[in-house]
Amino acid sequence: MLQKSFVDPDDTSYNSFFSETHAGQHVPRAIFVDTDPSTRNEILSESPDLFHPENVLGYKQDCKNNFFEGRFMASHLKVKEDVLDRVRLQVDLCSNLQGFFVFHAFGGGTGSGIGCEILHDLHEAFDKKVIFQPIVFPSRQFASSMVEPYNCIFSTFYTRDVVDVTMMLDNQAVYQMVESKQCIKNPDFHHVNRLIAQTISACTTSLRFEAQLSAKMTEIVTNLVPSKEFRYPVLSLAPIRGKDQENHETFSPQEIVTELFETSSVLSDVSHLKSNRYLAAVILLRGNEESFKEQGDGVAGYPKKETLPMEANKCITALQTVKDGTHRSPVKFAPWVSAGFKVGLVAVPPARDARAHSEYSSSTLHFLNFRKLIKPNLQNFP
Ligand SMILES: Nc1nc2c(ncn2[C@@H]2O[C@H](COP(=O)(O)OP(=O)(O)OP(=O)(O)O)[C@@H](O)[C@H]2O)c(=O)[nH]1
Repeated sequence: MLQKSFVDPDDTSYNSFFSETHAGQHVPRAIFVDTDPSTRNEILSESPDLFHPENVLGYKQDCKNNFFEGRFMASHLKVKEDVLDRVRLQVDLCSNLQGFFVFHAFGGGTGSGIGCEILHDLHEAFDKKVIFQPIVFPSRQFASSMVEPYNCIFSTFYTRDVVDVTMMLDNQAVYQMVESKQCIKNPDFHHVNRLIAQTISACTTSLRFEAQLSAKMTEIVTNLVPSKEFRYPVLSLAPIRGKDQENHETFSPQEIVTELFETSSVLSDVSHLKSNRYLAAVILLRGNEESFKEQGDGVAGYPKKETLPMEANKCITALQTVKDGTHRSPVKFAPWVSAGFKVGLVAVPPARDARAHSEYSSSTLHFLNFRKLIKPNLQNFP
């Protein structure tokens, strides 16, 4: 439970994702939905005081891994109405709503079918707001059922006009990152979800903290999505290191940016990355460990605002080096892409979690428009 006593009065970063009650408790502006009743019970038993119980919706049975069963259930069980009611209540508590993050998996029936119906309603009700859609795409090795690719194709098609940015994630790539970079044997969803959460949270740093270079949701869309057809970026995260390695390495913006463009840093299974051309990239950097240690006497252990750990120019130089291939083979961009990349800078390092097996000295995220992956599938539809 986030009580008022834990929150610094000068720190307003919580307000973006938490609403404060009269009792001083901070309640997440989040709504969970699963047709399987066990998920609701699990969330409420693990975090009994954190989430509003009515924002965690559960029903009688799952959607049998079937996209069309999910769509049917969305109307039959009135899931759409329930979710929209809760969303409207949350929106009323917001003072400056920018948009929505809709997390779902495309492999199962609930995530694909019900997720798709909810997205259509959200788009209709809040058509001026940005919708970011982080998706767990099915992966070859970790699929839980044979029909996952079909559900994925259907939901990709049915959500193509209602979402602003679809962030592609896949469990296979993230498992491999956890195993190879964090040196954790037999990782589970807990480890995978931590990396995914870290990546997605980088998109919202400008909303939560005072940014040196701002990259708000609308700015990310403007710089990344030339048309709705090209709104499927892949995400990458760097540097990721195991607990044993982290004290032996330091990272400059140059090294972080270079690592971001390596296939092993991408949270999707993209084996042909080198043969593709990038259409756009957004790079979001957060504060580094050095300034955190030396000058970190600011609010709640964060560095003072005036001691900036990052320099925008270094990032731009790093990007140019990556493009020119000064040290290695160049990363190929479309010919019309010049140096005009969107860069977001926030001088607040990621929070450290005592439970985590690995910690990061800084976290970065970028998007690459990766057209070959999705476009052929969409062309199969009329
Ligand atoms: N990264 C990640 N992937 C998950 C998690 N839980 C499930 N998945 C993946 O999401 C996909 C669908 O998962 P399910 O939860 O079985 O499906 P559902 O959306 O609930 O649909 P139904 O079971 O048909 O109601 C599968 O590919 C899973 O591997 C999780 O906690 N993290």
